Amino acid sequence: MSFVDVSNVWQAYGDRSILERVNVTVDEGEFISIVGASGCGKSTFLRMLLAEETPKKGTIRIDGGEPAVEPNLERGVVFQRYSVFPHLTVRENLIAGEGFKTPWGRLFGTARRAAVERADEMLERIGLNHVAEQYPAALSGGMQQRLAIGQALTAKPRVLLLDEPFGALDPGTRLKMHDFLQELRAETNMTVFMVTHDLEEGFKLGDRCLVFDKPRWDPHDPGRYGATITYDFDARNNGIPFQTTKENENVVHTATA
Ligand SMILES: Nc1ncnc2c1ncn2[C@@H]1O[C@H](COP(=O)(O)OP(=O)(O)OP(=O)(O)O)[C@@H](O)[C@H]1O
Repeated sequence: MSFVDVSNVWQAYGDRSILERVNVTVDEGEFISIVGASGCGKSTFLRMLLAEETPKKGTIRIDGGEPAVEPNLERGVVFQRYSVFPHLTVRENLIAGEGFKTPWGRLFGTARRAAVERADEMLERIGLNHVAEQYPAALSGGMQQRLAIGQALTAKPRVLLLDEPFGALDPGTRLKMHDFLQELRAETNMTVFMVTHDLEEGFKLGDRCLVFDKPRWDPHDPGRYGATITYDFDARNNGIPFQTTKENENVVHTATA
């Protein structure tokens, strides 16, 4: 059985269809890149994987379990804009990530000491130990984003969701972040879903690259149909062989179909 199983998922806001007939299965440890036109529902798909939203139809199962109904720490998330706490130091940001596991949101005594130790290991890992006592505002964009990834990883999530994580970074820092993410992957068996607008990045980092698009389009009512996965590229071998399963299933070539 697949680790992530998305079965016939539909999502709509009011009478606007956003996603329709989304089907995909993912093995544990796979890195899935997601690309598609702006507004086609990529972040909505991530929010459903995070269980922040429930699909209108269909099911999403992770590790064969019940349909995800609540966000939990098995799923870490990093957004394009740094999602760290500005009023906490770099080290406290990592410790706070662990505090969410407790009902009161804080750690005390032995638990806190252990969390500090783990935070320091993570700081070493993400190369931020020299700025542990500083506040995020004092860090560069790349450093803040490494902190955000470190924070998402402290809870050791089995699924990491990245929503354009490197979109706000300059090209050099972006390349360093690619190396960093690839190192992290080599060390863990995390399953990663990453939304990106950069196809090259999607193919470079992903094992597969999913394309979201609207195969059906009504020019008189743009909200009538939702997007779905129109291509599922195997990206492991530099994208060759190219497209696989979805082409015949979902690509509809006429405007009225
Ligand atoms: N909570 C909501 N209520 C109503 N409409 C929403 C909501 N969330 C998203 N939308 C709309 O759904 C559509 C899909 O949004 P989404 O953010 O998932 O697209 P996206 O593919 O991630 O876009 P981008 O690439 O620009 O980030 C957009 O038109 C957006 O305005």
